[in-house]
Amino acid sequence: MAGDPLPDEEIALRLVELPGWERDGDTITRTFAIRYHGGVAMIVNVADVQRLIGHHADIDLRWDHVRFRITTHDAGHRLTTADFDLAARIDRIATAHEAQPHNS
Ligand SMILES: C[C@H](O)[C@H](O)[C@H]1CNC2=NC(N)=NC(=O)C2=N1
Repeated sequence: MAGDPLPDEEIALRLVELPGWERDGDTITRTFAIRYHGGVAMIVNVADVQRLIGHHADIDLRWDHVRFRITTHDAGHRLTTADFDLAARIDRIATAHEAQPHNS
């Protein structure tokens, strides 16, 4: 169930609350430094949460980092509150897996 697209000012305010997340067009992205197998474990955890909340990130796993990209397809690929909610959940999972900030 998608909400309405957020206005630019609201997106900017929400990003202040989520250090490390960046806006890229109508998506938000964050990259974490984590070795490959740890990244797999983290992604499984993220996938379980995503199934519960019905919202899914695009995930790009590399040997030493993992990048998440989020937008709301059901809102015409625009940013909604669901994207920022998922981003905050991913941050908590990243902390639990000791994933580190990554200079992307
Ligand atoms: C029916 C189902 O809940 C929808 O297709 C959900 C699934 N996951 C989703 N994930 C994201 N990122 N955007 C969506 O619009 C979306 N829609």
